[in-house]
Amino acid sequence: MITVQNISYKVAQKNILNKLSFVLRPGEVTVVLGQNGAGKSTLLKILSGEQKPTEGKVLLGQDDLHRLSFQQLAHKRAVLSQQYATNLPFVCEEIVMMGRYPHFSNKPAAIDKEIVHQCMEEMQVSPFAGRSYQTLSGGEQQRVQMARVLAQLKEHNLHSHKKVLLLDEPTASMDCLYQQLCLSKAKELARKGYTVSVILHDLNLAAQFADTILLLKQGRLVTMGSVREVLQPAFIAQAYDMEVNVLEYEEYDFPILVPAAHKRKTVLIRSVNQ
Ligand SMILES: Nc1ncnc2c1ncn2[C@@H]1O[C@H](COP(=O)(O)OP(=O)(O)OP(=O)(O)O)[C@@H](O)[C@H]1O
Repeated sequence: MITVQNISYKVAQKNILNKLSFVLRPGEVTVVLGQNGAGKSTLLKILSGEQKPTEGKVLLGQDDLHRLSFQQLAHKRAVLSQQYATNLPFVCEEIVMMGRYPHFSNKPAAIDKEIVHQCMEEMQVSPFAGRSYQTLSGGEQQRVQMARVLAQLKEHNLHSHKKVLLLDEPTASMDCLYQQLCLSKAKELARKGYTVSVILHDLNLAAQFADTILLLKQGRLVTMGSVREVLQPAFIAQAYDMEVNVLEYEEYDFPILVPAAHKRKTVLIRSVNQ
């Protein structure tokens, strides 16, 4: 569990995050939404320990997250950042093995190799094992990075409820099939007890995969709650300055959001014809 206590983050007098308090629960996928520049990546960097809040505190379990060593953090949380280097001079298998670095000192053991193999299979990147990472497409690179974070989290002596997975726009370059694969994997880990937080831009993927949604605007919390509590036209208008319609179909247990501007003017046409 991650407990965020009244955190703010300021750069050059600018408040990028403003007095945020919330809890990320094990067993749940918490999706962070908000327009460009809302502060989502900054928040994730603070939750990962990469950046320190200028005010407030983040607890990982009972521990102050920003007092944990890099090694301690590496065993408890894995992060897929928005900007990862695309020019790394490694083959894909080596990139995924990087996820195992916290688990061995000199040479990877047989179990590390087995885990790398398994995670590459899970993200369907095994055919790229010996390929130079630089030669992959954006979506393929993202899948390799996802395999790396999955490999990092595999550990037998730490309970899953103590582990955290943080993903910053993991599906941005993926096609629709791999978006589903990637977020299903995140959901599966949540169901095993992991605390999972994912930044997304696609409201419909959020509707499909989130247990909880945290909606930000200009570094402030607009609202946080279940999918149907948050994905309401009024909150979306407040956060994105955009009108949406929320559709419900009996066959689906999540809502579908469409831009209101593209609604056919059925009512108007009828009234014109009458
Ligand atoms: N070091 C910095 N100096 C100045 N401004 C910064 C710095 N870091 C972040 N910002 C600003 O803080 C705001 C939040 O940035 P952040 O990357 O967290 O946004 P985001 O919600 O992830 O956006 P996006 O959806 O575009 O990825 C942006 O306006 C950004 O320009």
